[in-house]
Amino acid sequence: METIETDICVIGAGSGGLSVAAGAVQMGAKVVLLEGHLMGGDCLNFGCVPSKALLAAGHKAHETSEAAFGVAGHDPAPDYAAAKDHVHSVIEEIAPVDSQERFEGLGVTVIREFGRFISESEVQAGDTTIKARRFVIATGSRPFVPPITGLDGVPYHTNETIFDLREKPEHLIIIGGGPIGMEMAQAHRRLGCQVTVLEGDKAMGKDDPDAAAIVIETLRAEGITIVEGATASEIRGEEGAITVETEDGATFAGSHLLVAVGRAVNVDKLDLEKAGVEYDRKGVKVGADLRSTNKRVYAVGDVGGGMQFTHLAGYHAGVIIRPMLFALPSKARTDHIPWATYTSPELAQVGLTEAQAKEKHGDSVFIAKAEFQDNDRGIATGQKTGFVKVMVVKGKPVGATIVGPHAGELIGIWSLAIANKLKMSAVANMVAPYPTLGEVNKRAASAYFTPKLFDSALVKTLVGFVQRFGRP
Ligand SMILES: Cc1cc2nc3c(=O)[nH]c(=O)nc-3n(C[C@H](O)[C@H](O)[C@H](O)COP(=O)(O)OP(=O)(O)OC[C@H]3O[C@@H](n4cnc5c(N)ncnc54)[C@H](O)[C@@H]3O)c2cc1C
Ligand SMILES: NC(=O)c1ccc[n+]([C@@H]2O[C@H](COP(=O)([O-])OP(=O)(O)OC[C@H]3O[C@@H](n4cnc5c(N)ncnc54)[C@H](O)[C@@H]3O)[C@@H](O)[C@H]2O)c1
Repeated sequence: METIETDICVIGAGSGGLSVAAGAVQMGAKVVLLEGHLMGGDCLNFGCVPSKALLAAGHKAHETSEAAFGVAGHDPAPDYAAAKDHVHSVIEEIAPVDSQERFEGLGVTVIREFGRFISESEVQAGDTTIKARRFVIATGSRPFVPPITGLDGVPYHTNETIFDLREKPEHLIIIGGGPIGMEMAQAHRRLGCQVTVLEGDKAMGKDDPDAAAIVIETLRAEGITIVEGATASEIRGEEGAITVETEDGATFAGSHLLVAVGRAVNVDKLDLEKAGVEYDRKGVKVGADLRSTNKRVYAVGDVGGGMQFTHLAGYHAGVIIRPMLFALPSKARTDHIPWATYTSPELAQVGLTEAQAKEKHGDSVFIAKAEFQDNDRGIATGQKTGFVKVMVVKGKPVGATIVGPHAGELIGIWSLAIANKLKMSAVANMVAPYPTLGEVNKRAASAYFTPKLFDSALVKTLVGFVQRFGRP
């Protein structure tokens, strides 16, 4: 038995925990980092990185197959196992950044064990007891496996196993039409699989419905069957022959099954009661300062009970470094946190959706919109589907939705504007190079001013006055 005394003990070496550990140690704190499974957590091993790598293979196959601009399309003959090789090579290339060696090189004490609280100020990890001034719970989440009749008797995949599957599914049934379900549906379809998505409610239900409709329509046009209002209630079958029955009695047959119905937070191994840390099904209960009911214990990332994104976990790390290292107050915001779903077209959101903005601000919301079909770069490259929609209150953006090419990149400007409380004029004043997709953002900003400039009697009177009486 060994006891280590440290300034900060971080539990979990995923996106959030690694960011806290790297930041704190490089600013002079003594840091112990615990990881019971894989360094890099979900994002690197089973989440963002493999899913985007698999989507890249799917997108490549799709582009190759499409005839366009006088260039013939070809059968891309996608090799599913080779696409998985690509996935694993991407993970391997990024892994050193999250590795034990790198963190030890920075001066972090890394212990490869699951941690659990044994008191309000001590955690046990294997044979080591860690006494710390501060603890950071960054234990993330895992796939939620619902209690659907028969599920435990059939072979099924989650995001933790699908990236290791090497035989191409003939027909992949996906339960859940959220971001995981939709990204995996398109990746698999474009790699030559039949795909059926069963969604109990609305597919991409957390997103703006107009934007989601464009993604859903595109995926359907590619041959993916998306059934909404289809709650899976019973599953039968065996390897290679799975049948899913939905609540209304309809049945869907496929060769493989992917369950993507949301996440369960990783709190069970932590013995949080011993630390006086309250939690519920959604995660550790924290205030805006990300502190739990035990003031020396913070929670960041997925386990914190809010949105679940890698960049949010990284942002949380920055928020708690201030009070932990410099005793400065700090609060987490959510209004400027963007997210993107990397289907083609991509769908990105920051701040309030149109419906949320109208509910919160009523008639004072102005919706400024621009379409990719009016964007010259979009026309030249055949990327004309989609739009930017900006929710504006008193001259400032409170939310933006983008569906279309590179939406995940294009949303950044609205995140910047909301984060810094910039006015629409800040975006309208920007000069974007011509012809870029990014001009669509400026056009949306201009759309806010257009009625004020072109439909205003006052402006017309003023211009008329200057023309008549102003200096030549
Ligand atoms: C398929 C998929 C695709 C995704 N795509 C994106 C995307 O494109 N963009 C995006 O922003 N987000 C994406 N996400 C979400 C993103 O992966 C998570 O939000 C992010 O990984 C959360 O980081 P975290 O640090 O909170 O937790 P994690 O990354 O899950 O890390 C938690 C770590 O804690 C460890 N741990 C758990 N309990 C203990 C314990 N008691 N002791 C020690 N260690 C412990 C775990 O082993 C794990 O390594 C995706 C998720 C999935 C599943
Ligand atoms: N691009 C990204 O940033 C990205 C990609 C993937 C995942 N993620 C993160 O991972 C989280 C989890 O993603 P997810 O897609 O698993 O969850 P989700 O909660 O977003 O979507 C799950 C869907 O499954 C449906 N569902 C639940 N039970 C069902 C049943 N029995 N039958 C049919 N449908 C059912 C729900 O109605 C819901 O629409 C996301 O919320 C996000 O935070 C992010």
